[in-house]
Amino acid sequence: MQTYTVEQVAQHNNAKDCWIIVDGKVFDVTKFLAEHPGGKKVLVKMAGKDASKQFKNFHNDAIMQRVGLPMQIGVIGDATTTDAPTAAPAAAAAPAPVKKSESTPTPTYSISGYLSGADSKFGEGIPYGDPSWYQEWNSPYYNESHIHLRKVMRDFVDKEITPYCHEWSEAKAIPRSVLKKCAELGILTAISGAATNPSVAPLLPYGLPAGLTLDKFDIFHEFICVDELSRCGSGGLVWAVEGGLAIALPPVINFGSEEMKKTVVPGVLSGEKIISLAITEPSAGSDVASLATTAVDAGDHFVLNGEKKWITQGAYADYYVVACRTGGAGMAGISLLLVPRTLEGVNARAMDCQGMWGSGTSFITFEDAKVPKSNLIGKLNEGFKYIMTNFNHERLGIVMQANRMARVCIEEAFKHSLKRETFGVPLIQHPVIRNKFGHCIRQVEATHAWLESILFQVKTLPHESQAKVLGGPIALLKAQSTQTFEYCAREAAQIFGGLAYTRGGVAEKVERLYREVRAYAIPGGSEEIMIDLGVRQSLKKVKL
Ligand code: HEM
Repeated sequence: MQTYTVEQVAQHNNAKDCWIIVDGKVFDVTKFLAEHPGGKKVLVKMAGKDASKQFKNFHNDAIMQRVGLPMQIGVIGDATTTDAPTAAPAAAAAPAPVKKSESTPTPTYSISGYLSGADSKFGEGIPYGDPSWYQEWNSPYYNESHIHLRKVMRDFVDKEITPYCHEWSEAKAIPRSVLKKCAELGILTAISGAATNPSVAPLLPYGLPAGLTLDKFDIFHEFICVDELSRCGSGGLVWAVEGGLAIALPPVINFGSEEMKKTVVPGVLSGEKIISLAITEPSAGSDVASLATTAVDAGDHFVLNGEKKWITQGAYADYYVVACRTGGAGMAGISLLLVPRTLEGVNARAMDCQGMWGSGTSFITFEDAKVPKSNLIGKLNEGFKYIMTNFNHERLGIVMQANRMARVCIEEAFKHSLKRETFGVPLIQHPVIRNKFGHCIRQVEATHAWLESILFQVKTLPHESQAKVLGGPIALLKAQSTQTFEYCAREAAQIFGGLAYTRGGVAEKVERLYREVRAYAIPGGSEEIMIDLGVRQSLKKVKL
């Protein structure tokens, strides 16, 4: 890229010929002046000058990448390299697909005393903006493969996802190409439960991310994928990638017939098809056992009737995993059916929601839909058990997302509080602001530590005993994480002030996350139910 001196840039100092410098990069903004949402004058005032500080005051990194970099014409001084302009999402270069058979060799990383040396500092260095093991802390949970994975994930999300989240969210549509890129990188395999079930290994269209092999994969790799994806600060994006997949595919993988797996698994893990879990009804949410959708035995098929509400990705899914009543009242009469969207009598419409835009939240109706008997998942009337098995994994996913989103609130607000000045000093110099951060940080770090401890149990305890031992703590942790998220979203929004009251701009992520809190606090078991369940489960071990 062309190199300029500060003096050369200084000559382009008026509205007809306007260059500015931001972080050593030179931009010709002449044609952009009339379009600049912040106005022409502010830019002309900085014509020919270094506007790094002013730029950072009003914009986020995504604006630089999406709007700024295409106007870059050079760099200052002897700098010879810079970030190349990123093309629009549709044309952006896709990551090289992870072929199933050949895994990329994992680079060797120096780990002495777990994490040290060149890899011991990772991320932007904003205090508590990343988990402590990203920043010099020792940890017993991670090895070289995790370190490599977090870098692969961060590079991907920073380049292909975060800069476009605002645009996609406002359009309430996430391009299908995003899902395909995630599939090719191996993310869908990593977060769907498919990597830990050997029965579907021959059906996987792509390998795992970062050169991971199935035998080396553990729940902490899954955690890193979900955590790094969630750093984009858009629950809508995360759920458009995995909101259906991570909860609807496990019943198929774990209890479906071989034929069913062959039909469903390759399509959804390659991002070609979308699968969605349909449990909740207009009048049955956390109280799953009282659901009213019925599937009546009619010989070689079931006749399905009922309504499902708030179904993630349902608006555009190809398959639904539907919980329905095939037996008597209560939990013993529930089955799971795989229902193709194309079946006559199946209709879905998008719902208008507070947040999670683009994730296809839907209302679905089944009206005399004839579902072949071969679409029964597992055994008749065993559906409640399958749902419960799934719930712990689902809740852990929610915790991973909610806690990273709480962390994003800290990271974004912290960055802002270092720059924004009030009463002559940066915000962070005010004790009242530091107090807010302290309370956010202690909750996020505590949640993270408990999550890691539970994930270690998932990794090491016998599978059969996990539901009994971990169901209660996972329920409590879910409530802990969503209350933490709610707290941090509120405090970050307060720190940003008016900036977080309007959509877009420096507080873009915080404003959006503030509207997405309820989507975490309610589904997968509301906070009220989770807290009670956690205590009730613990009572089973006590003689009263
Ligand atoms: C490469 C250079 C620049 C680009 C690409 C750019 C782009 C943008 C964009 C896209 C927005 C809309 C943000 C949103 O609402 O989401 C914006 C707003 C704004 N920009 Fe810039 N800008 C640049 C340089 C500057 C500079 C140097 C200044 C100040 C000296 C400035 C001041 C502002 C202000 C005050 C706003 C309104 C912020 C608000 O709504 O709170 N911009 N800019």
